[in-house]
Amino acid sequence: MITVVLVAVLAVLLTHFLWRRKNHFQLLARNGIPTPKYHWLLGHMEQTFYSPGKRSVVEVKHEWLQLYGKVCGFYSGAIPRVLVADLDMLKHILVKDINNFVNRSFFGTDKKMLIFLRDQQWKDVRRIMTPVFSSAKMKKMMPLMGGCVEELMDMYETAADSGQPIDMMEAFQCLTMDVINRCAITLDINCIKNPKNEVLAFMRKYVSQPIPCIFKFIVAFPMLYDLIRLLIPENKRNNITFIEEHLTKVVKQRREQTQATVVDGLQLLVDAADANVDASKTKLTDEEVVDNAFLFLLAGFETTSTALTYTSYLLALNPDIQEKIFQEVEEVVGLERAPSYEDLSKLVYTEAVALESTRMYPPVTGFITRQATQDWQYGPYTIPAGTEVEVPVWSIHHNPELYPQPELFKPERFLPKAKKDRHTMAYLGFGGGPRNCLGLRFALMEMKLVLSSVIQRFYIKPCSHTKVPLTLVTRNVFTNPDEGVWLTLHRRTTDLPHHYEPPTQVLYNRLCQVPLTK
Ligand code: HEM
Repeated sequence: MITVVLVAVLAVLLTHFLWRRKNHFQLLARNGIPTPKYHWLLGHMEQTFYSPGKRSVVEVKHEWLQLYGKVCGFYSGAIPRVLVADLDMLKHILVKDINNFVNRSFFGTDKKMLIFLRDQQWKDVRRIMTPVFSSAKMKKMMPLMGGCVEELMDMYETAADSGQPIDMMEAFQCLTMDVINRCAITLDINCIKNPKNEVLAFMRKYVSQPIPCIFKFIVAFPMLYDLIRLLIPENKRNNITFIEEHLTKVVKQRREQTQATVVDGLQLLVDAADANVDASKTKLTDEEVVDNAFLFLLAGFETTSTALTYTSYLLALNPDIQEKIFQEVEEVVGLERAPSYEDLSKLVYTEAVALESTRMYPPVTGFITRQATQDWQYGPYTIPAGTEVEVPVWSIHHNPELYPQPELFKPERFLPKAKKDRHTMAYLGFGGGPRNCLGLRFALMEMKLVLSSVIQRFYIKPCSHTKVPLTLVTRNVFTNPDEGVWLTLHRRTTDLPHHYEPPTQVLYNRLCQVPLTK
């Protein structure tokens, strides 16, 4: 008898769950937002999470936008999401109506990093962290950054002299890890000289892992999130014990320094934790200090190294553009010294190269998201409260209406006049609005310094190991070249005559096939 009752209760519960889910999967359609066909239990989870050998998630979303128009919904498990490629609508979401869209999407984590924080907590911590990248602080960081770039140049000289190809991704990862450690937490871990450094090894592994299965389970069944949090601690879910222990030691050492000699990002966080503030002001906890020190490393490492890797690849295939950078560097900096902080703002063409490269290959593709706090209406669409908006950055950057021949590398698109004539939401490599990338100016400074220093001294060339076109992979929120990018460097002074070599027709045709990601 008990068994019969139990089975009956289960059957009723299951029927109720399925009925509710069916109803839930009509939410977006009811609000005027078209959705592709979905799985009755998992929504569009299969198509929108990375699995080896499956179609790229970026490609899937790009195709949906072509089929359904500039606003298209899907269900990330049970969570409704809307891709918005309409630039005016995006301007409202990211800028004008930010109060309704202040939070990013659900990440299934309790970590207190700025990127995950919500509402007032986000505002408070963003205010604390913003001065890290003020002009005065960045000027002070310049010698530290310059030192790392010089070490990279030494390594490149050795490689150029040996004629060996270099995996640009690996080399830039060492550089950006050194730069962010020296600039944000004043620690010299010297990855360029020791690429086996364990912090670097951890970060490489961390950023290249696909989104964990447990997260997929949580988005499929969000009602079980609290239970999962209880059963599996955060560190087990995300595997970050090593870096937390490392950074906890760094914070402890910083506090033990009797005289504060540095005013870096870490010090701003520690001060915000140690200050005697009244209740109206934010006081960070030690956990928040460590989490956000980790965020500096995470955000400063993968994004910039990937952007520099793509740029080197594009430059190797476009020697005429290398020559234009060279001319600019020769004019602004000369050939006898390294670029200074003041020089960088005058490297207008070099900056256009960095922006055009991040237009063609945005390193961060799945991260510009905002969750609606309340129902929000725009034209025929209503974004229901709780729904996540995702900015399809790849599709916007490859829209021929915004960028004619989007598959071609044309830095002129980002010279000041051309930029001014375009919609402000047409370029979103660093996101948009008040919640955009905090490190934007730092990243561009680093990219310009590296590009000008490399081109001042070397020619970048493709070699037999260079894969053209690149295969890209999107395992999580980052999109990377799948198997690194191998190129050769040649000293300008000795190896090659100083002249422009146009790409061969074969190379040019292959370059035009900019692939969508794997
Ligand atoms: C080429 C390099 C970089 C790219 C392409 C990039 C891209 C992005 C993007 C797309 C976002 C999301 C913005 C949005 O939602 O509107 C973001 C957020 C963020 N980035 Fe970057 N980023 C880069 C470098 C950096 C660096 C060097 C740092 C700092 C060390 C940094 C720190 C952050 C932080 C803290 C956020 C979160 C901001 C918030 O939630 O308030 N990024 N970045």
